[in-house]
Amino acid sequence: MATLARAVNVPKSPGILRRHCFGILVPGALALRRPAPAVPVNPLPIQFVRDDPGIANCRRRNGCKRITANHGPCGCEPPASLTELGPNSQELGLAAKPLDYYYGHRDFLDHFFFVKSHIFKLGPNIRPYSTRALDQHRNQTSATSVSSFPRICASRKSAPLLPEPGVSAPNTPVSVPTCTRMPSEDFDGDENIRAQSPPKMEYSNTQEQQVQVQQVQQSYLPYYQPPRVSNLLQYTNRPQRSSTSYFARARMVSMAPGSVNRTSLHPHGVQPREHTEIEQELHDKAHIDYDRVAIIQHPSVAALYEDALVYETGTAITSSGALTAYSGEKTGRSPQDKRIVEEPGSKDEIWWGPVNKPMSPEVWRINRERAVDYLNTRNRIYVVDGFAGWDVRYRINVRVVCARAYHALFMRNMLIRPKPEELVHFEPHYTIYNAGSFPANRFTTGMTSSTSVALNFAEKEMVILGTEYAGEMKKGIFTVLFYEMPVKHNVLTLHSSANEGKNGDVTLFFGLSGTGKTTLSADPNRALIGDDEHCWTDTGVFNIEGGCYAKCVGLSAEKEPDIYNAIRFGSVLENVVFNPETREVDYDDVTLTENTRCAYPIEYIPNVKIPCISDHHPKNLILLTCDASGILPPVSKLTPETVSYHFISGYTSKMAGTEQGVSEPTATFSACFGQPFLALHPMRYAKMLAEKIQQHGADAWLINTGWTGQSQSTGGKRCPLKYTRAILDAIHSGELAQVEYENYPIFNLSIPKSCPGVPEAILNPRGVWKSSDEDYLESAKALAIKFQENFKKYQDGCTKEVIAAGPQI
Ligand SMILES: Nc1ncnc2c1ncn2[C@@H]1O[C@H](COP(=O)(O)OP(=O)(O)O)[C@@H](O)[C@H]1O
Ligand SMILES: C=C(OP(=O)(O)O)C(=O)O
Repeated sequence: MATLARAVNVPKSPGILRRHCFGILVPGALALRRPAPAVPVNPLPIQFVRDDPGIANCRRRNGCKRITANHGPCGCEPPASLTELGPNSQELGLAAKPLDYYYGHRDFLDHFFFVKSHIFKLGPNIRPYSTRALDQHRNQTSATSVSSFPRICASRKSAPLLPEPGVSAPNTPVSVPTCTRMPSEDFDGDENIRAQSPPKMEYSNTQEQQVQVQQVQQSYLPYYQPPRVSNLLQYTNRPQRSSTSYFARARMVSMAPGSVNRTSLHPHGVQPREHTEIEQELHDKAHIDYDRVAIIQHPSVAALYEDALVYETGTAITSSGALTAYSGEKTGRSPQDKRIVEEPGSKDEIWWGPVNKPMSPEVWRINRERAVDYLNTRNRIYVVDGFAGWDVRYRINVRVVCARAYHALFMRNMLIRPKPEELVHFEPHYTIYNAGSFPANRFTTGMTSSTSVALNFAEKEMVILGTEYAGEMKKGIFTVLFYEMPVKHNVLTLHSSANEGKNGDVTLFFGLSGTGKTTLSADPNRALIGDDEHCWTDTGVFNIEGGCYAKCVGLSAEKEPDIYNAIRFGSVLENVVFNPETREVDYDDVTLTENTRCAYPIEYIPNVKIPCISDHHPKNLILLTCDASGILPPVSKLTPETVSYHFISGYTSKMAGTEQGVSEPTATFSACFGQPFLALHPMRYAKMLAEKIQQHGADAWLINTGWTGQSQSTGGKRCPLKYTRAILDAIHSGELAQVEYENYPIFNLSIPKSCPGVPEAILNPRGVWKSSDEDYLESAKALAIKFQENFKKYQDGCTKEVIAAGPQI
């Protein structure tokens, strides 16, 4: 009998059914069962009722209903005698080991009942009981009260009795006589519907037991009706409050597997099942109510499309087959609301300040609980497992638990997708609880808004409240790697894209959001390694992600064919505007946000390098800046010192939309071109980079993909993409290294006098400056001063050569 329940495929807990089923009151337990046909027997009075406060407490706390030797309402003893279970009940025997639960699938529990390790076959005199009534009772009585039960039960006196196994079913379907529970109550909404099929009996126990079980199974058969599509249609079309016979209902609910439209059906279908490892883990670690909430694990793309379309406002399929989703009010990251939990393990490492604001463990607990509470109110939540990091030596197992199909598909695209066998027994190192549709409590101490993006390095968890912008998850994991890689592995994490030439030469493109990492790394002549997040190890470079997250503003097939063509089935568009009839996306429409995006699996880019890893050290480092002042040259060649200077400075413009509240390009110094994601002090990364450059001798370039001719606000133009591409081609072909260079005054930069495919005039910003020389000089000096002011906070940690590599006025 070792795993009796397992053998018959009984779920560990019946809570899945609890709002929708009838229960049976038995000593110390609530067993669930379905309504069964009435049989012509005289109902006997309820004989044994004992409310077990343990059940109520346990359920109220966290939905836990398991009974183990030391868990839950384990005080309940097996009934003193079989008469307590009613005439004709029989004890079948003992389970070989104590069953850790005694709830089960309702069909099974029509006939069996477990208390600890004792297994009983039920007699006829156990009155089916509404779990709702039981809840009601619990609310009315705190202590054990036998007397009130009959009263409540009387209100349910119409509930049919369980037929004694072996009693043949009536020939004609019998309606539940005066039952007031309508389908909408029993099977409300879209969940918690289970088949009414007989239990599968696969005992491997004694012959006697097998015979008994077969008898039970036989007695069941007359009640079972195979599914018919017409019944489902009938059901879905009929008014919610019409009365329905038991048999009709039985057929209706058994329809789930035949339908792909799960609008009103439980997504798990109809087969009774055990709790999966994932469900168990979520239950144990986070009190996710695995019986009430359908936990959809590793959903397919198609399933996520269906759910997003059915349940999420603003989702649609675009003409190219992508799913487009709306992220609500927040259409960019919320850096002001990012917090790191202050805990002893990481406290001394973290770069505390405006980027990493501390959160107390107490506030963390409150927010986490709030997120879990929210997830527990959902009908369904999604679990997506994936890896961060293509190098198996360093990869991190990430689990995403979220309420929106859009978020699940986003992270399915952005994480490295495990092979099916890697998903079996997947053990997450980090877990994201995304309850972004639900706000944080603004009045919790330390909270300044209703948005919270919090990371806890001790618990290895991330909790998101009050923002549905999917980019928070990807950048949250990035921060994890900015912490874990240098601290634990001496590996350098970089906000950069990467690609590889045919002869294995690797280029890294560093840059803050909107500077061109994604656009420029998608190059038809080079294999893409990754578009945004990388690590530089002792053997080469690896991508952290399994997907790309491209900006879509102004996207066209002509300018960016690879990205344009990657927007197809499986890709997730965010906040784009589309024609409701043709479903064509208008990439120029920024009504919802400038930060329109698309997340797609990396293999959607034609010449991608899978696995996204190179065992070559980078040959070229490109520091991308998007200078809105029009002062920095389109390309400059950097010395190791100027690389350090500009890497630490991270001068660029924040582009509109990527961060909440930024509505036009805004000059900023973002250390390491990724300040919002850094966990440690920027100098730690800068030192590691300097060492690597010294060790591997990479060439380095500063490329301005921003404005030229004038500032953005005074009529300058963004450097045409074709020129930036031509500069990159010349770098990769080696031609740019061969041309003549001149000094670019004030900024101390070495700029080429010519570049194949680029008009010479634009190479020196002074030459194309549209207004006066004085105006140019004033603008250049103003920018240089900003550099110097910003660098003051880092100069203590730098050599004098690095300091001297910056602008000099
Ligand atoms: N010269 C240029 N170089 C790179 N990108 C440019 C250039 N001019 C305009 N762009 C636009 O700027 C945006 C850069 O975004 P993206 O490549 O996603 O940046 P990142 O990956 O760094 O966040 C794209 O929308 C691209 O079309
Ligand atoms: C997603 C982001 O980064 P990027 O624009 O570099 O893709 C972001 O900064 O939110």
